[in-house]
Amino acid sequence: MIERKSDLARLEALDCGKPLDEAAWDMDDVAGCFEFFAGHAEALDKRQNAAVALPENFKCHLKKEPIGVVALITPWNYPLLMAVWKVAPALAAGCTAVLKPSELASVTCLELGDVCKEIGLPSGVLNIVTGLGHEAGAPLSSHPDVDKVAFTGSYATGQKIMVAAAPTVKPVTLELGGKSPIVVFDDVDIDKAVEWTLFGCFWTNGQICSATSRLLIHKNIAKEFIDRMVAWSKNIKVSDPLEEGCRLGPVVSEGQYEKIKKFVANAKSEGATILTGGVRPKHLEKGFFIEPTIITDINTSMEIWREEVFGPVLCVKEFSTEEEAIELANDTHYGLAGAVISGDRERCQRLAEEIDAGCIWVNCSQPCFCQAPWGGNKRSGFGRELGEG
Ligand SMILES: NC(=O)c1ccc[n+]([C@@H]2O[C@H](COP(=O)([O-])OP(=O)(O)OC[C@H]3O[C@@H](n4cnc5c(N)ncnc54)[C@H](O)[C@@H]3O)[C@@H](O)[C@H]2O)c1
Ligand SMILES: C[N+](C)(C)CC=O
Repeated sequence: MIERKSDLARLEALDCGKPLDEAAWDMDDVAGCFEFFAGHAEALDKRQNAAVALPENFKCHLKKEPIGVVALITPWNYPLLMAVWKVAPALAAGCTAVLKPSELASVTCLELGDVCKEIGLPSGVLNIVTGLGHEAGAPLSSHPDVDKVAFTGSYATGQKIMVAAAPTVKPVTLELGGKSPIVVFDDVDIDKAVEWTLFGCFWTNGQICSATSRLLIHKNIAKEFIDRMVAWSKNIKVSDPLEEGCRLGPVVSEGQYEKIKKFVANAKSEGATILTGGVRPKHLEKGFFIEPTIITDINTSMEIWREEVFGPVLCVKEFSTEEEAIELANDTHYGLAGAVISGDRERCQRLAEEIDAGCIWVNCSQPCFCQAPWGGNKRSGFGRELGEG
């Protein structure tokens, strides 16, 4: 039997507080990420030439070497953080890098280039190439002088990158999309669980790879839970992000706006019920704004259950038993993340083992730290970023 060896991160919120309470975690901790990998560069130096234990009369030395020139291709969501997750470890390992940020959000990455220049990073060590995917990303993926491609983005582009890298047998790591489940049992504080559920799906408008966008709710509390979610969602302030109290701004582009609306329309035409949202808020005539959306009456063959929306859209299904919850949670080609909310720690442990995903949150959804590995299973990609290993 061949065992799959991939790091699984299991992250537990110890007091299950509120997601937006004074953040003890900071998803945009760019400086912390550089600091973390600077520490790793030292650790790497110490491991160089470490001796490996062998039978008497033999000696083996391990030499860690930088792979060479790495192409780092990144998406528009979290544009600076996703770049830093790649740039910092690449430089710490002694590689030179070509960063290709998304054409929709390149400016912060160019600023990063300026900062690196300012602090004296030698010229040519970090190179930043902006442009469209097929014009700037594709040539990097196939270029014979690029030794590795580290990519974060959609499943469709990930496939193209693997194909482009194949002729030169270039290693690739792929951080792709997801359709992650959040499983809520009937032994929870309903208000806290509702808040984590809405946060896990609607935070930054659902434009997060790991958004827990499929809610599996125990049937004993389903009605009350859904009613509270709908009431809460109607109160989420959607506005210009510069306005005081804004919780949801616009989605990134017209293309993304139209795509989300089409997902909602298709769900409706396939027989699902749009309980709330899915439309432009009445008070916002311009801009790519969408009300937070909750959809029920879903069956597992529907597009809305299977495909990543990358917008503020939550699908809801009920379950009766733990086995059924696990089966529904794993009913996806993706395997990036998952969450379980329950007062029973042993049950949480069982679900963390059984859900096939790179990261499982217990009694929370979305916190993410440099110290823990990050990456997906199945069509969410392969390879891990971050982590101590
Ligand atoms: N797993 C993760 O950690 C993670 C993190 C953030 C985003 N994502 C995923 O990213 C996607 C959203 O980002 P996006 O819309 O920018 O993704 P995308 O795949 O459209 O683009 C990502 C990057 O690839 C480039 N690109 C496009 N075509 C290319 C090609 N043929 N060859 C090389 N490069 C090409 C783009 O220019 C961009 O820089 C979602 O699917 C989301 O789940 C995953
Ligand atoms: C990787 N993460 C969770 C920070 C952002 C994903 O889109």
